[in-house]
Amino acid sequence: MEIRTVGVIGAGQMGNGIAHVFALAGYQVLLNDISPDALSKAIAVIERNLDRQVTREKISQEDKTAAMGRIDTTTTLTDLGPLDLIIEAATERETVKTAIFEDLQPHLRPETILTSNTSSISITRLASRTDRPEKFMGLHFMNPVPVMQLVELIRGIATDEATYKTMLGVVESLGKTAASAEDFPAFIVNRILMPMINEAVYTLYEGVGNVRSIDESMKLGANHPMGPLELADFIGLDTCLAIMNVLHDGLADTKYRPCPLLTKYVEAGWLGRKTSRGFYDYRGDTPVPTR
Ligand SMILES: CC(=O)CC(=O)SCCNC(=O)CCNC(=O)[C@H](O)C(C)(C)COP(=O)(O)OP(=O)(O)OC[C@H]1O[C@@H](n2cnc3c(N)ncnc32)[C@H](O)[C@@H]1OP(=O)(O)O
Ligand SMILES: NC(=O)C1=CN([C@@H]2O[C@H](COP(=O)(O)OP(=O)(O)OC[C@H]3O[C@@H](n4cnc5c(N)ncnc54)[C@H](OP(=O)(O)O)[C@@H]3O)[C@@H](O)[C@H]2O)C=CC1
Repeated sequence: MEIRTVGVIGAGQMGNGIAHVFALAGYQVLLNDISPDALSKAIAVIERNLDRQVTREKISQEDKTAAMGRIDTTTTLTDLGPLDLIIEAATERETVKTAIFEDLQPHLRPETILTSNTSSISITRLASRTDRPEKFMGLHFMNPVPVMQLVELIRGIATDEATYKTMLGVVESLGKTAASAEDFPAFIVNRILMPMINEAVYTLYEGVGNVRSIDESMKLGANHPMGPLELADFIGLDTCLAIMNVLHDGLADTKYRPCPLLTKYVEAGWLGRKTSRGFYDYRGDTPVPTR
């Protein structure tokens, strides 16, 4: 099946990045969120990130103008009904994702492919709640989407070969590289990355290091581009906690126990960069560690 039109649900940091790369690759994009505010913020972020690519001579001014012209927004989910491909990138909560697919389903064409950008939740389970498990896949982009090369492709137990091949072609058309992962909790990248981040929070919780020394150690000692706590703030602490809970519940092993300090930050509403406070406080000119 040829994909030309794409609906992106959830206009947070991942949704805006996904809309950005699809529009730049020539797809017509309709971006949906429950909040009109989130949609206008997303358009402003996309414009800023495209400008950055123009300044760095990665794309031309004409490419930018054409990409912006290919993105429309809507707060009405059912407007996405006639599109070829749906990418759900709403909050990492299974009930939210299931409700979105249930609401959208009666308005879809039979051939439309459904995907989720979930970081951790079972694709088979999400697919089983739809009328087309064979046309359902995990399409997992990395943050920041315009920069990161990898997209994980996750087949549910019922996903058919035609859907997989179509999505492989879509990933290639974006200039990105696909990696296939089996449908087990958190797939490949987050199965490995998130326990490391959780361990960094334990290292802080147990007083082995402070925020700055933990991040400096991993940047200078292991050549990571960001320290684990800085990266956790960048991903969103609510998302990190949600992924740890999926690992803990899904694999039933105490080694995935979310650190109580991570839970405390989320309970405080200190979710990282998106709320201007997490392991660092971003409200001033430079980030200040909170511990
Ligand atoms: C949770 C999940 O489910 C899965 C995940 O996504 S896990 C998270 C995965 N992501 C990571 O691990 C990111 C780790 N961090 C990094 O790789 C780097 O810090 C970074 C790429 C984010 C920034 O790199 P940096 O060197 O500090 O910044 P900077 O020099 O400004 O940017 C590097 C490049 O990215 C571009 N860039 C950075 N952010 C961008 C954005 N949001 N949009 C577009 N371009 C962006 C810059 O323009 C620059 O491009 P060029 O090299 O082509 O000139
Ligand atoms: N952050 C990351 O690094 C990565 C995240 N992901 C995954 O991508 C998804 C989105 O994450 P991210 O962008 O970081 O999260 P954000 O919190 O930045 O954005 C989520 C957006 O979805 C909106 N939303 C919530 N419910 C609905 C709904 N019913 N319909 C439409 N929009 C809705 C939220 O609105 P409101 O704020 O009003 O609730 C918010 O604007 C998650 O599944 C996450 O696990 C995947 C790769 C990397």
